[in-house]
Amino acid sequence: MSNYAAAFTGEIFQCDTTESFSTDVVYGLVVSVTSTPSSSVTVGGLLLNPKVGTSAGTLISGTYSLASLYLGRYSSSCFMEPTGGLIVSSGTESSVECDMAWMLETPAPSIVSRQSVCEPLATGIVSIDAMIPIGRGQRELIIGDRQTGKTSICLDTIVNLKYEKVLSVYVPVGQKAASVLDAYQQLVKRDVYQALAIVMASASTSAVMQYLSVYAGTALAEFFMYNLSLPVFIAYDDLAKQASAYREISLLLRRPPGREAFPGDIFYVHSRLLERSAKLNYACGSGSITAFPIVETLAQDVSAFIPTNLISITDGQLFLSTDLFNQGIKPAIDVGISVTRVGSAAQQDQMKMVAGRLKLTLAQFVELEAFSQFASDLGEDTARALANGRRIREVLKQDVASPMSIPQQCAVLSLAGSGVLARIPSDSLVKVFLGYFLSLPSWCFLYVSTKVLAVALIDYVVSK
Ligand SMILES: Nc1ncnc2c1ncn2[C@@H]1O[C@H](COP(=O)(O)OP(=O)(O)OP(=O)(O)O)[C@@H](O)[C@H]1O
Repeated sequence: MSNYAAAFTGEIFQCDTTESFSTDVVYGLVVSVTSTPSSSVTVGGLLLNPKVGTSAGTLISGTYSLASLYLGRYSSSCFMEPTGGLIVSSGTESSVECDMAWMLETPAPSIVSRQSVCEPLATGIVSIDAMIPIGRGQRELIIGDRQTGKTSICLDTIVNLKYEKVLSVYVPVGQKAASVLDAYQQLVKRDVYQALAIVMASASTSAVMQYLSVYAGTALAEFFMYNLSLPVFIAYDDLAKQASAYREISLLLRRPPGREAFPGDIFYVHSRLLERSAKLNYACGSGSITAFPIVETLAQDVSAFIPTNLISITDGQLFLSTDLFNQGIKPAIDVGISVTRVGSAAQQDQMKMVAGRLKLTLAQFVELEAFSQFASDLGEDTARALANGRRIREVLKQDVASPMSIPQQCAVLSLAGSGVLARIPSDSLVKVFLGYFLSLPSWCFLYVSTKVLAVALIDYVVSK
């Protein structure tokens, strides 16, 4: 665009349509303003609703307003487009009352308005809550190849957060609309829709929508964090697709390509997004945004450009391994290379007591198991350590849609640590025992100790 000298980055402009019958207005977003030595200004813009036609020579006018979403309390349970249009709303039309316009791009909270991560965010997944705990306000990357259970971890966390009174925002980027709808229906069936907002830019939408959707999702999360002081959880599924959409836009804007043809500012695109997740201090309302950005790798290559960028921006990563997934160890979290840099400060004391040595025990077991493949006869101690490790691994296996509360997790892990599970003769019976154990009503534990109950249940399972 030329002769549009007053433009500023992030401004919304509008242009005339070429279709005489159309009453729609075409809106766009200014993304670059460059001036040449001859003092002419060239403006780069992205059309937000390109289905309505425009052509060369179209008259453009600035609106002097920044890209914003109109949000209200209704937004806590809506299924919307990045531009704010509702796809599905759980309320009636009269309940859609907008409180304020919230800018898509806002500065991240300053250091003064933050506090360090101090409250735990329970995912309901034992291996995460015990060994890689997450705190409210943390950014934890979920990284792994395709079909390794990345989305399932986010959806299970969203289900568990319903019990923790945390609002969830799910931002699927560049996925099939049918799979997003499927995930939405699963969540609705599990009664989560009242505290869940979805901002969807499916694979059939333009690269512009896919690029902007993550900012729209964050704006929605910020609206609740700042205005209602709520803890919010946001999952970006996935940022590699958003980066590809941004690459497409940048190449069309003739920006110089860098490594893997991504533009030079791709790190800034992700860092300014993830810096908006924070734990606010008491004076600012104590709200928080916890982010789970997902990134897909190719052949477990974590040294690719986008994964390395995201690893360095986030406060830890959950690495999902294809090998573990294929061996039936689900969730396939590779505990050896998964880390949390801040969450352990927020882990519950009772969990610290039962899971303190779990990561080390599991790492020693994996090493021992690898070496024992070559040994013909094993010593008694080694055989016992191997059997114990196998049982712990069984305990850590968890199906989708079966979140466990923190007291349940502590009870199960204390049993695994105390050696009670050694009474179970085969590994396959561990799951059967756990099924019975977790279905016991909580009042049972008031009268009988956990260990006595477990021993009685094991005898029952073995006798069956
Ligand atoms: N803990 C689990 N137990 C059993 N099945 C699981 C578990 N986690 C994931 N799955 C199954 O694995 C399959 C892939 O899961 P999911 O879609 O979450 O993976 P993904 O990595 O997000 O995939 P994509 O690369 O397509 O985004 C699904 O069929 C899901 O039901």
